Amino acid sequence: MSRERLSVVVTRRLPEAVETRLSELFDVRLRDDDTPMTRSELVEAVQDVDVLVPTVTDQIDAGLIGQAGERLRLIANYGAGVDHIDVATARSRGVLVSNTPGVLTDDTADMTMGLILSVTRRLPEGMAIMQKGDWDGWAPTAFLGGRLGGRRLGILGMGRIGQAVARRAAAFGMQVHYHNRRRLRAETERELEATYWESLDQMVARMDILSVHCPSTPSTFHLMNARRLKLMKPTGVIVNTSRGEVIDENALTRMIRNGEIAGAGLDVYEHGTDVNPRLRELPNVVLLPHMGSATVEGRIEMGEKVIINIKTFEDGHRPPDQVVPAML
Ligand SMILES: NC(=O)C1=CN([C@@H]2O[C@H](COP(=O)(O)OP(=O)(O)OC[C@H]3O[C@@H](n4cnc5c(N)ncnc54)[C@H](O)[C@@H]3O)[C@@H](O)[C@H]2O)C=CC1
Ligand SMILES: O=C(O)C(=O)CO
Repeated sequence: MSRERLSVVVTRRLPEAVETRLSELFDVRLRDDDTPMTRSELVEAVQDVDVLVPTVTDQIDAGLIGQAGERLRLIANYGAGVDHIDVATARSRGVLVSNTPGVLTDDTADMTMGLILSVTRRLPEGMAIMQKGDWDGWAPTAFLGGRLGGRRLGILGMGRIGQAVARRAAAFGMQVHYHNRRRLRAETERELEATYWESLDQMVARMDILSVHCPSTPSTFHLMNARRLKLMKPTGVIVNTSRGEVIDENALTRMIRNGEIAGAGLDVYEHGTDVNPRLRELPNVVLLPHMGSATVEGRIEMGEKVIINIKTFEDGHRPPDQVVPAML
């Protein structure tokens, strides 16, 4: 006798191959248009469903989880970061949470290197001149940037993406330093040729480039606050492909305007799409629309992870990528 299929609701359009596979395996409700669900649509969505598949643009907070129907048992996030989900409340209600780590590590690390190069070698300025048709030929002193080789890169949050950035940076001849909640094993540290700093303040003060890779949690909120940003060298550059909330965006904007920090490369913002307009005016700041994991391959593999998490749960086991409050 065939068992009843799990009912699954997906909040955003996903790659076609992922939607097709989800439809084959589950009783799935897909989204018609590619806008985030409104709050009332989200509340409606969690009423009579076993599994919710949200993503970073949805607020799955205590209020929403509290309004969910009894049937909801799994929140299978499409994405690695889970700062938009109240994991503790979900757990207290017996709702499991899973995410999709690992498959977007290399893509996000590649984009981090792209941002580092864009800021230090002034790629957007060069592109703008070419687009305007204003280029009047090579000049010995035009568009000079800084060489990456030999520079000190400080990685804040040496997890999957931080370590992938460390490997790339080493290939560019950079000296890798890091601060992490926990020190890496000696073997991994040796393999990465990375120097550990117990004191974030001390590391920040000595780096040429600081790259942020810790998740957004209560303990990382404004970890790079005005006081710490002030510790950076005036020639220092900060890059963030993690979450905007880790940096005080207003303080960063002010300090770049004042010449206290040399530049920034940002993929994520403290207030989502509401980017500080002053940040947009700065020539030494490169801004991307949260596209760190945006490869065709990565987005399909994220979907495959979601499916494996749901399927494993359906088979009576814990999802392989289960997130519990103690991990955050
Ligand atoms: N821009 C984009 O498109 C993407 C952004 N992300 C973001 O990147 C974050 C990191 O992803 P992964 O490397 O896969 O996560 P991970 O869990 O492997 O690594 C995070 C690291 O940060 C460290 N950490 C946590 N709190 C800390 C603190 N207070 N101080 C110092 N270190 C701390 C952890 O110990 C861990 O080593 C995600 O949480 C997500 O927010 C992830 C994928 C794509
Ligand atoms: O997975 C995440 O956390 C993202 O930010 C989008 O890929």
